[in-house]
Amino acid sequence: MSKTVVVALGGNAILQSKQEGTYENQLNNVKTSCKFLAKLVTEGYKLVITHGNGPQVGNILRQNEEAEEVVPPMPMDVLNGESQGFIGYMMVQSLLNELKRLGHETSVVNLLTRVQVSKDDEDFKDPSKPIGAFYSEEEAKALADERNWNMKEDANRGWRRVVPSPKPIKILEAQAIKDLTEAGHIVVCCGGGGIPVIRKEDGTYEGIEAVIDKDRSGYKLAEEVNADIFMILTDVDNVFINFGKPDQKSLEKLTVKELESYMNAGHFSKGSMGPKVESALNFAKRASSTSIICSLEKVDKALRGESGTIISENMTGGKQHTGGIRLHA
Ligand SMILES: Nc1ncnc2c1ncn2[C@@H]1O[C@H](COP(=O)(O)OP(=O)(O)O)[C@@H](O)[C@H]1O
Ligand SMILES: NC(=O)OP(=O)(O)O
Repeated sequence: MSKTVVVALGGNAILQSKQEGTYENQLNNVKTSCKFLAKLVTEGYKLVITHGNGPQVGNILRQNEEAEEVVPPMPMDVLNGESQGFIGYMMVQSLLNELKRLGHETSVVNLLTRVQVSKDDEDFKDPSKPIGAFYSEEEAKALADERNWNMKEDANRGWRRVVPSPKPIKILEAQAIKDLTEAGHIVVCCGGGGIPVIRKEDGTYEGIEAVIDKDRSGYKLAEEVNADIFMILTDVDNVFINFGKPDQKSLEKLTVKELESYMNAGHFSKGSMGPKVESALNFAKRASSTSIICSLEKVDKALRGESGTIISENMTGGKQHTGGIRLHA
């Protein structure tokens, strides 16, 4: 039986910090991403895709705020839904077009997904999710004063607005995702980590203003669909220790215990690599489960064990990628 891979694609793969964020920019980036993802389908993997929305939801929020005198602004849960629609549409169409070009006919669907969170999550008090554009420290301080934005430094790349990012508790559309995956559809879901909702005492749900981390929801998704491999695709080839310092070192193949010790030593920052490592570790702790953090461009090499940071309970360790792990479809 073919292996199921859950892929979590970074919001930065859809809009890079130096780009303007035009429709053309984002569509071209999605098309490029889909060229890489299509390879997994043609190699025989069952694919479930989730994606980030940090740059996009930040821009939509800004649009809403800038136009508030002429069009009533919508709350952030609705904006997350908007971003799932727009990115999901681009992904479905681009992936289908690429697969058609490769002579591979299949179905790709985008599922609007709600994810339950707790209104008491600690992140509502100390927000950690960077969204929107990057600013200099000076600009960030001015924006914090003028607009009352919460601004934080984002992994030595500049300053960004931050919003609460509660931990995902439950994917409410999980059964539909499983049914679609088992029926052979490629499913794009939990976009932007999912639309954050809280459960009320009477069992009904309502939206809450936040942006969930898509790597954390990606882990929940990988668990729900009983995936074999959970891949976090980002813009660096590997996870590093001492990141950004002269003695930075890339991590290649390692066990849960080894990566956990680096995490506990504080090597991975809260709004970027931290949630990726945490989610990859959670998944790799399961029996016969492998997590990979790698760059989008090297997704197929990583599945051959030749690139990326690969985490598994029964990894033998070692510095070099030798291709010795069995991740074939
Ligand atoms: N220890 C680390 N190893 C590798 N990258 C790191 C580390 N700490 C922070 N980063 C930063 O994390 C970024 C990826 O996180 P993020 O921007 O949230 O990704 P994405 O949008 O792709 O999900 C990298 O571009 C890198 O700058
Ligand atoms: N929602 C989310 O995690 O987005 P990014 O991957 O763009 O940060």
